[in-house]
Amino acid sequence: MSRGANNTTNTDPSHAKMVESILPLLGLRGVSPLYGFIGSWLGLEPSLLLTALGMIWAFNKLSRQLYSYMHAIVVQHFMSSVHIRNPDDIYTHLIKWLATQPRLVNSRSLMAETSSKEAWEDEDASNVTRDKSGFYLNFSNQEAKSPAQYVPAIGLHGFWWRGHYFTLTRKREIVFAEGSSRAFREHEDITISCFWRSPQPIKQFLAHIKEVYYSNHQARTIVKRPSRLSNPRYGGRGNWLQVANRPVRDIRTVVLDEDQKLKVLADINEYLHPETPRWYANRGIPLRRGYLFHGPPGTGKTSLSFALAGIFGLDIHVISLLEPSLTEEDLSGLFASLPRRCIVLLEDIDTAGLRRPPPVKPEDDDEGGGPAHAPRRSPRAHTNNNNAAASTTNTNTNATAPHDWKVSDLARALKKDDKSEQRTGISLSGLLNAIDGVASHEGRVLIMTTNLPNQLDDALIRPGRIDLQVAFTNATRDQARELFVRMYEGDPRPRRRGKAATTTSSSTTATGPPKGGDEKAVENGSAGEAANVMETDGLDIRMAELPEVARQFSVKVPDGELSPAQIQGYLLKRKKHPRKALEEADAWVEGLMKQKVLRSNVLEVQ
Ligand SMILES: Nc1ncnc2c1ncn2[C@@H]1O[C@H](COP(=O)(O)OP(=O)(O)OP(=O)(O)O)[C@@H](O)[C@H]1O
Repeated sequence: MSRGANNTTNTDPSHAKMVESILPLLGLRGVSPLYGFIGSWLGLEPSLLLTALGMIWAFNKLSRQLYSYMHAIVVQHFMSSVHIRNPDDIYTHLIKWLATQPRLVNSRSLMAETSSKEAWEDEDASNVTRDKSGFYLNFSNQEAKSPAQYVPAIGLHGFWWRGHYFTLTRKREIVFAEGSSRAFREHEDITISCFWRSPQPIKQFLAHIKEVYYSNHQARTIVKRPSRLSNPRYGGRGNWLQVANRPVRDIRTVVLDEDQKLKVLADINEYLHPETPRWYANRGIPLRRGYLFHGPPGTGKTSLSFALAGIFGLDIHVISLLEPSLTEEDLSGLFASLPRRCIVLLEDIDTAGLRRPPPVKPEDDDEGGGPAHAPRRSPRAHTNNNNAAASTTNTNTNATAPHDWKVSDLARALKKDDKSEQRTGISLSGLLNAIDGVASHEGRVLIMTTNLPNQLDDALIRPGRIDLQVAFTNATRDQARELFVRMYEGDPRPRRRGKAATTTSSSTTATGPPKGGDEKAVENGSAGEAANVMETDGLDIRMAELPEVARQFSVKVPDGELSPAQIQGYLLKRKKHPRKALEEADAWVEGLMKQKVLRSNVLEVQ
């Protein structure tokens, strides 16, 4: 007998018949033969199978609901969370920390990132190869050699830290950026949670990663610029983005009149003192301090700003008012989101076009006049205006020409265009509002630099906005001597010496690759020479001679004619050769003076 026939005997025929008679009533007449077939083939009542499947489905549904209910209770009563938004600093700290903890975040879903080194990061000289001649350094395949770094990908991850289990959820969302850019942008958000009724373990964890980050960044100056991402909280751009992290500039390397330097240092030191806010508050004075560094190009204005940031351990926030997409709203948002103590650097403020515009002539004013501080003109707008003006003049002089009305119409149209452009960008009043309006940030140090102090609007530099002016001048003879000594004196830091580069050459000459003199002596194995190297530090003079050579050099430099940047540039080209620098100084100075007279940009002697 067939298997099917055998199985049919195992089913309850009365029950099967009952189901088969119900199916036509339910309109499932065609199903009853199938029902009978399945029953006989499986050897059991199909309704039992259906019941079992239904129970599994119901159990699954129930357990899922129970799980989400329990999860909600656990999250609500036993878990804490902290959200971190990009581009907040903590986000950067966390991602950097996670990248260094491959074992901790034991996830199978990772995001690989290229880990490029920053310009100022220490490198092991032994990892740098040279070309076949052994003369030139070669950095080919540099990126290929650096290992990728891995961070948790978008999604849910878990990790243990100091006895606590944390979950990390990384999310990405697309948001519409309000403000000047008005575009869709990506935002990332990380949520860290832990099984604890208070967020204390998360706070400790975040404090730890912050500490780790800054322990690696001591003696560094962090430079920030406005981020292109908008911050919805401020309805526009209010975020700062770290763009550089460079070694602190030693204030001694900025050659400046010592009294001026000390005056600025003492002033900022007093201003940053923790008791100063109360003193200011008691007298109703806004807690702000502004400095104007003015002088010719290359005289150390930016250098001093960085040195001050290094001394006081402050971050530098650099704003360029010429950035076309920066609006007044953005500027207010940026000032509002500054940290408690920091330096805000507004460079070359004279070029930002913030002067008050001349009063508008009634005939020019199609829209019935403007505000006292009309918005600034962008350089393009200015050109347009000049063109427009030129066109208008043309129109007047050729009043009889048959198609003049078209030219003047065009000029007027351009002018209108120009006026609509004026409404973008930063106006003087917008800047003044941002730096010391009622809602403006207090506690920051504001430094403005300019080459042309006399072209600045009085309102911008009035006391209260600018509290101290520091004049920078071309180098005096004494300063030239100091620059010379600083260039050639020994390196104060212990020299990090890697093993010799992978390819070496015996054909190294005096003009060859930059090798420290002590390295040469070690190669030659001569103790006498090593001692000599100590005396010369690889220079073409002995260290003891340096002050006298510097003095002789300074005599050749005309007082107050050359900028420190020019002197530095000349000496840099003779990095190991102070004697040569002294010998060639006359020709160099003569060339520069000639260049000045001819108003040429071409250097004869460099
Ligand atoms: N007083 C100085 N002491 C030491 N180095 C200086 C000094 N002035 C200029 N330099 C050097 O010249 C270069 C340019 O200097 P810096 O950018 O500070 O000049 P600046 O006055 O800000 O110029 P600009 O007005 O063109 O912005 C830097 O490399 C700096 O090291």
